[in-house]
Amino acid sequence: MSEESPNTRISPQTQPSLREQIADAVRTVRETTPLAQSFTNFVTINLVANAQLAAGGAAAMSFLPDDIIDTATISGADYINVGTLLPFYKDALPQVARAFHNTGHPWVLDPVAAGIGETRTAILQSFKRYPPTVIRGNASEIIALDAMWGLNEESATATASKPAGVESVDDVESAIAPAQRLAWFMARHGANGTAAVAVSGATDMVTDGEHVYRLAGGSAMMTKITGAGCSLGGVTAVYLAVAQPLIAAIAATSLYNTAGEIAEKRSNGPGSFQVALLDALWNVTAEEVADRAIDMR
Ligand SMILES: Nc1ncnc2c1ncn2[C@@H]1O[C@H](COP(=O)(O)OP(=O)(O)O)[C@@H](O)[C@H]1O
Ligand SMILES: Cc1ncsc1CCOP(=O)(O)O
Ligand SMILES: [Mg+2]
Repeated sequence: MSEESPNTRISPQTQPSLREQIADAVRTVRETTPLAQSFTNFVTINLVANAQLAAGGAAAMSFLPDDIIDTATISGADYINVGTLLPFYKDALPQVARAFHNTGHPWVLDPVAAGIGETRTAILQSFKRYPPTVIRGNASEIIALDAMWGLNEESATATASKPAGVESVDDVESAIAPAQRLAWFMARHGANGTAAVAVSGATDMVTDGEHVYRLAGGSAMMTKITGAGCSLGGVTAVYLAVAQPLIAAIAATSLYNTAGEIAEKRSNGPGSFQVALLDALWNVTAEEVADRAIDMR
């Protein structure tokens, strides 16, 4: 992480609106139980649904385009995760993204393992035409997606480092410029005129394309269970059902950082950590989530 300058830290006094919006998002989710539908991978689908419920939202998983497009009318936002693929996804996912684009339906993309495989690349490239509202991924995935969408005009031949499967091999700082380019592109070409990209890691980063917010915390144990990142994406979609993309991404990231710290103290290995993480998502207060240090530049 880069050196921190104390005057760039946001205190509750200097930025009441950001903190109020974060706390508001947490409370609104718990009061209104918004549905966020998911088209997600088979490995972590159960944790995604349980985390969405623990955060205060509602879950519905589907893989059939007409089912998803119909359900989107009652779903506040959707979540698409490309972790595990089947052949029909190559047609189904662009069809779903196009329908969301045409109706202005907000959605979160988790570009799991971006850069690996022709099918995944074709699917992720198709989303450039029908961009998501929020992208949440680890650093390698964000770097790969930026290269795939050809957004770096200074380097037309940009090549991304190959991700090590679903894990990141890059640090969050190296994904900042790619994340900003993606957020700018999504805000300009997406259906909603506003967008955010969240990059996860030891210190997470969220950007709307202009400002960069660094959010420290969480637990290294989150990398020792499968689905911490996927479920964060699903919970981001729950927040996107009630909040603007930047607030949704910051609130979900802060919720995970808070819950991860609590879960680490209350667990004794990966099994109990996953259970403790769900309990903490349920029990943390809106103030605990909103009062965390945020470094904005
Ligand atoms: N070293 C770490 N220390 C603290 N929290 C971490 C660490 N690595 C990842 N996290 C947290 O774990 C969650 C998932 O992030 P990450 O592991 O980067 O996603 P993915 O599983 O998609 O690779 C995020 O909430 C992130 O903040
Ligand atoms: C292991 C695995 N394989 C395909 S998807 C997946 C889950 C990835 O989950 P996360 O990115 O949240 O660690
Ligand atoms: Mg992931």
